Amino acid sequence: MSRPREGGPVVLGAGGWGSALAVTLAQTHPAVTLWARREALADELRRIRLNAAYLPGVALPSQVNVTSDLAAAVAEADFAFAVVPSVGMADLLSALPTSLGLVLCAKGLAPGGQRLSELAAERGFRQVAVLSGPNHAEEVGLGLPAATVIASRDEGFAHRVQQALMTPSLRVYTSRDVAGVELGGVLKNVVAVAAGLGDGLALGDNARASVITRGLREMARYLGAQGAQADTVYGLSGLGDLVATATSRHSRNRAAGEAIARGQAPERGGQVVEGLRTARFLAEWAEQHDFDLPIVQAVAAVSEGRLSPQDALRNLMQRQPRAEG
Ligand SMILES: NC(=O)C1=CN([C@@H]2O[C@H](COP(=O)(O)OP(=O)(O)OC[C@H]3O[C@@H](n4cnc5c(N)ncnc54)[C@H](O)[C@@H]3O)[C@@H](O)[C@H]2O)C=CC1
Ligand SMILES: O=C(CO)COP(=O)(O)O
Repeated sequence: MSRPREGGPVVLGAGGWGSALAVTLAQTHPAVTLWARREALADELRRIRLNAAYLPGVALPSQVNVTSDLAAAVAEADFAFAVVPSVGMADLLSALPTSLGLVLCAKGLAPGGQRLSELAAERGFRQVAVLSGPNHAEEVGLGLPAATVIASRDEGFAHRVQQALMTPSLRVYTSRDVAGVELGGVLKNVVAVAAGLGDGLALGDNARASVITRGLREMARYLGAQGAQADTVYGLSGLGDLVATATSRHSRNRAAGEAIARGQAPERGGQVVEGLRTARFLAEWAEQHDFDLPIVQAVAAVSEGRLSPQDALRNLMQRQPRAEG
């Protein structure tokens, strides 16, 4: 059972996903704390009750208390949702007590390509879970139905988080496969960039379906190599999130691919595009381990400007003929 706390659930990071999680938690808790790194953003959220920059169109209910004081936000918490972009996760962890239970919500890797849950364990956090699934903040924030997965080796912790996050519109499953759930969310972003590249080149629906399917196969091979369970990639955090991201008008990763193919800048409105950074880490790993990740490697080469989207497509289409598998 969750230890009852005066302050209620705590969300660290006031971007789109942190805000949507705070709104979701407010459906079932009388008080939710939302921490924003910048006081200017915290002040704006308190005043207009709207995250205009990161989640426009979703009102922050009065139960959500916004602060930029990190120590105060976690002072009474037994666990917190960590929702800053992966590039900022190491700094956030350094500022938190290791007795705090952590629910890692970013879908990217730590510097050097380490999984965020490994980083947290290395830093001494004992209760660690990862949250992942087809969960566009724009839809979850509006209360549209969705499902998600919370994975932890500590089953009791996973159940506490499940209980805290479950609402009539968000169905939360648990899993013990931390690596599988975490890496599904990480890799699907790269495949979504590839799908976006295809969209930007107007390659059509068959091409997008082919990228999704071959991308899923690539994800399965990589997850297997990292010791994940074989079937996790076909769950919400793998196939589910891959379909959501590679086909959605909300996805920043898909849109980034589309923009690159059109010769435009990949980032929009300062929002995080995890897949580009992830592709570089994974392509480096593939190179070092002589491991075939053709779609990931193509996305890395295109995003670094080493290959044009058209040449990347040609290379993928002209790979050695093979059996499906
Ligand atoms: N937006 C979505 O639908 C979903 C996003 N995610 C993941 O959640 C993570 C956060 O994404 P979003 O909330 O969408 O980001 P966002 O792009 O909407 O906003 C990022 C927020 O983090 C803040 N920030 C940036 N660097 C920071 C740092 N070093 N420390 C503290 N705060 C920092 C920014 O000021 C901003 O408030 C990403 O890893 C993303 O892949 C996961 C599920 C859904
Ligand atoms: O992870 C997400 C939905 O599940 C959000 O994807 P984007 O970061 O591509 O917008």
